[in-house]
Parts: sequence; C-alpha cells; structure tokens
Amino acid sequence: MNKASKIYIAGHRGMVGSAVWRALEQLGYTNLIGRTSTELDLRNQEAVAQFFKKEQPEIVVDAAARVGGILANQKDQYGFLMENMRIQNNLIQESVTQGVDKFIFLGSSCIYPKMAPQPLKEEYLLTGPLEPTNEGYAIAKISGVKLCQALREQKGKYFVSLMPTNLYGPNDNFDLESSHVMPAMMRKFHEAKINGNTPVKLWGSGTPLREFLHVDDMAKAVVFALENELPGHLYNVGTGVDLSIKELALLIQKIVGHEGELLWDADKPDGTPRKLMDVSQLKSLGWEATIPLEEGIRKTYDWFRKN
Ligand SMILES: NC(=O)c1ccc[n+]([C@@H]2O[C@H](COP(=O)([O-])OP(=O)(O)OC[C@H]3O[C@@H](n4cnc5c(N)ncnc54)[C@H](OP(=O)(O)O)[C@@H]3O)[C@@H](O)[C@H]2O)c1
Ligand SMILES: C[C@@H]1O[C@H](OP(=O)(O)OP(=O)(O)OC[C@H]2O[C@@H](n3cnc4c(=O)[nH]c(N)nc43)[C@H](O)[C@@H]2O)[C@@H](O)[C@H](O)[C@@H]1O
Repeated sequence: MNKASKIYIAGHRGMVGSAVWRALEQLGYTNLIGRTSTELDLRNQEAVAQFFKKEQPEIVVDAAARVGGILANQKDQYGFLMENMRIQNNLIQESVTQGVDKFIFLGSSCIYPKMAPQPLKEEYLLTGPLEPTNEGYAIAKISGVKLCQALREQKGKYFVSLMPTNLYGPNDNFDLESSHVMPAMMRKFHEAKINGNTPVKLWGSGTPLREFLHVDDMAKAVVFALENELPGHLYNVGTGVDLSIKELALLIQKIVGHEGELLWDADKPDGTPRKLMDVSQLKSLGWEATIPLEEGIRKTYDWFRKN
C-alpha cells in the first residue's frame, strides 16, 4: 500500500467511515473513493459488481452497515441480519473477484457471548449464546468475521476483522429512537437544559456497564491494520475501561450543564450486562486508544452544538 493506492471506504459518510477518510487524508493518502447509499445501494449485488469492475479499488474498508442502538436492533432483528449480510457479502465477494489487496471488516463487541468472561478475549467467539436484543446484527457480523477468516486461511488474503466496542464522536446518529446511548444522552440533556432543566428520562436500570471509544481512535486502528501486516484475522478495538450507564449519565449531565432530575424507564431493555474488551492483542502490536473519555465527550458535545 502506498499513498496513491486506491482506497474505497464503504460508508464514507457515516461516523466511522468519515473518521477513516479524515485520518487517511491527514496522512497524505490521495486516492480515496466513496459512494453514498443513494449512489450505490450495497445490498444490490449487480450494482456492487459493476462498481468494483469499473473502479478497481486496491484496498477496501467496510464501514457500511445498518447500525442502531439497543431498541432499533431489538425491534428489527430481520432487517439488521438480512441487510448487514447482504451489504458485507457483496463487498467481500466483489473484493475477492476483483483481487483487492487488503480488506478491513468492521464488526462489533456484541459478537461475543452475553455471559462470556470479562474482559472479552477474541478466543471467546462462538463459545455461548448471544445477547437477544442484538442477535440478528451479531450473527451477521459473526458471518462476516468467518468469511474473512476463511479467505485468509484458504487463499492467503489480507482480510482483517476489527471488533470495536461502543463508539462515539462526530457524525453520530442523534435520533432518539434509533441511536446509541451516548448521542441520545447528549441530546436529551442538552434539550432539557434549554427547556429550563426539565427531567431527563433514560432507558433501563442504569446498571449495565459499557466501554466507549472515540471514533478518531477507531480510525487510527483501521489505518494501523492497513499499514501493518497484522498476523491474526480478528482484533478487539477499545479502551479496556468501562463504566456504568448511570455513571455515564452523570458525566454527560455535568458536561452539558443540566441541573434537573434523572428518571429511568424500566420498560426499556438493559441489554447485555457488560461487554468490556480485552485489547491486549492489538496493543501488543502497537495500537492503543489515546482520547480520554471526558475529553472525547466534550469534543463531541462541541461538535453536536455546532451541527
Ligand atoms: N457506532 C457504534 O457504536 C459502532 C460500534 C461497533 C461497531 N460499529 C461498526 O462500525 C461500522 C460503521 O458504523 P457507524 O457507526 O459509522 O454507522 P453509521 O454512522 O450509521 O454509518 C453507516 C454507513 O453505512 C452506509 N450504508 C448503510 N446501508 C447502506 C446501503 N444499503 N448501501 C450503501 N451504504 C449503506 C451509510 O451510507 P449513507 O450515509 O450514504 O446512507 C452510512 O454512511 C459498522 O460496521 C458498525 O457495525 C459501530
Ligand atoms: C455498539 C452497539 O450497541 C448496541 O447495544 P448496546 O450497547 O446495548 O446499545 P445502546 O443503545 O448504546 O445502549 C446501551 C445501554 O444504555 C441504556 N440507555 C439508557 N438511556 C438510553 C437512551 O436514551 N438511548 C439508548 N440507545 N440507550 C440508553 C440502554 O438501555 C443500554 O443499557 C447493540 O444493539 C448493537 O448491536 C451494537 O453492538
């Protein structure tokens, strides 16, 4: 790979894809290509085949997916399973057909069993039942990991799967129904503050533990996996530190400056009790997270207010 290599970032307008684009651009990569879902629907096999034939990318970063928070996943298991399998299958298949040199597949920490020991090691994959609220999404991601692993073993292809923990940052989805917890809390506290410090209602019990990684750190992990020949097929990407949803709420409340009451909606799901990543493998090779949580939330809240 060199600075003129043609790099296709699938999902380049999304939170992760746009961060990968920024990171590569900053490093002087000049030949980046992307398509919106309106320009190229990645569920359409024929359209994806034509695009690859015409563009002949050398490197592919798969940051395109149907993504959502706990409720969106729970309500549409079929959609999350089917759409994600279609998107990733088309990208992987055409990358093989057109002889792409490097392929990065992005999964998620929810691929690991709900009750796996903590922190989650890569070797715990497929050792137990999954968290039911995101089973569809997780099964799609597991099938992507397995396709990349098989290609690596059968054809010696550099296909690497990175499993990020919960991510946050600019270009996140701030829709209150379909978003993840961090953008939802930011928006809820912000709007409640503007409305005279009205109470903020959050979901579940507040007891689940979650780990959060700033998307710029995630983008650096993608660049790291492209610029180095990683020996394995699957790597966790996270900070190795978690906190409870209630602690996160108090931190965001402080940063936003909301001074009202906090309520918890017990009718909403808690999801998996804990999913802390063991990030020692990628760390031992030279990547590690650099953006502290409070600083990352402050930067993201600044971005949210401007956008
Ligand atoms: N967000 C997290 O907390 C998190 C955590 C772990 C892993 N991940 C993984 O990271 C990757 C990126 O997630 P994200 O948070 O960046 O999601 P995102 O902001 O929702 O971006 C997803 C991107 O996928 C594209 N896309 C969706 N359906 C498509 C289709 N049918 N055809 C073409 N493009 C399509 C969208 O394109 P348009 O904008 O053009 O519509 C969008 O740019 C995903 O694989 C996700 O599973 C995310
Ligand atoms: C990274 C992604 O994480 C997703 O799991 P998961 O962390 O539970 O997804 P989140 O939607 O981020 O929720 C994390 C925790 O925050 C609680 N929570 C509290 N208030 C809110 C709120 O206003 N909005 C949201 N969304 N949550 C809230 C929620 O009940 C859950 O315990 C998976 O469904 C995906 O498959 C994916 O893996």
